[in-house]
Amino acid sequence: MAQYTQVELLTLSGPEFRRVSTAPPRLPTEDEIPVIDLGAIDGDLEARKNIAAQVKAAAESTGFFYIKNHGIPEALIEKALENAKTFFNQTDEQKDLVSHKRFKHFNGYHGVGSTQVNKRETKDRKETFSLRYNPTNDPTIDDPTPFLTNERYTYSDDDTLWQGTSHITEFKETTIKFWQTRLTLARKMIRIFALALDMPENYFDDVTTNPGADGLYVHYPGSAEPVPLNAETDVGIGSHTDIQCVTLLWQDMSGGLQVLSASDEWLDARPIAGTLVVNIGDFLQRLSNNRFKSTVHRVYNRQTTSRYSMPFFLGFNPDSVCRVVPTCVDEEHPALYEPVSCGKWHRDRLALSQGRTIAA
Ligand SMILES: O=C(O)CCC(=O)C(=O)O
Ligand SMILES: [Fe+2]
Repeated sequence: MAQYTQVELLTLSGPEFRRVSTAPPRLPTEDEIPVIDLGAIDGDLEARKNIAAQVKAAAESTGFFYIKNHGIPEALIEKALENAKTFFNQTDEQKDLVSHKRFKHFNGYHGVGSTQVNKRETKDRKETFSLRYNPTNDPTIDDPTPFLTNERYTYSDDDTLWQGTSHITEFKETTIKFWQTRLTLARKMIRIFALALDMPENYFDDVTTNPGADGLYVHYPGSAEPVPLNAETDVGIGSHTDIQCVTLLWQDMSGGLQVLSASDEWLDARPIAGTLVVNIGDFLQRLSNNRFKSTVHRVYNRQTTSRYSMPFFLGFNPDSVCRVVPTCVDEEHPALYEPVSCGKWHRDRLALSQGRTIAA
């Protein structure tokens, strides 16, 4: 007999509970976390509609899938990974040159145990380096000045970030380039999601001109000794859902990412070389009137070796107000959510996950 427990999640409308099996994670079936080939994404509309049909099926079931032929050069990924390793290998004093405390907007370095994404679990045994959206780095923006001087926006000054890492060879250049290629890919994916919601593919274009877009390096240190799978140990990152629209995740070959299935069992979202993992965040679930799933996931690193991952989170423009997509509403499915400002939503959710109070 399957046994279940509950996982408690943070939401802006109070805690939410999901049922989860206590069984150890199992491998997913091919349909549960499919591998979707993006090789034809720059081809004709029919080819993209074909990709969108596969994405729709995945989005409505587990909410997670892999993408291959995604167009991000392996050499660039390798370079970014080397930079991440060099960064995390430094002393605490060196890493604190870019401490998140020096920035207003969650950029920079968070040390091991400084976050706890799930308050019912342990602290997160990971350290991260974050680069947030800056119009200066956006390849589609020729002149960032109007954004930087508009008081509606509060972009961080990244100078401190680059000064504090300038001793690492090509850190700035590689980190920005990798962020840019993922922004371009994420914009293509959001067009696929528009098609998957039976809307024109440019439906979200206007709200992704200067979107929330965070690129992270993450290091999950190894344990001193191998830890048995059922042992009580700190989570790498606790059970959570992602906040924004779409997450693109590169993970190394260590393993440890677990995803809650549609039947409430943990799935081992094992690394597949040459792929990225894609999942849906709470904001896209909201816009889709819960048709697309923002799925609970977590990471454990119970090996003696480090695990590295590099997620990228795409949201919408901070000053755009988004409502449930019209194709997701009919008489039987009235809109479950009011229109909401994307920026405020993101800020409040980040603050909640960091245990801060939320400004009105
Ligand atoms: O490191 C991973 O594999 C996943 C990280 C994650 O879920 C997150 O940062 O939201
Ligand atoms: Fe996540």
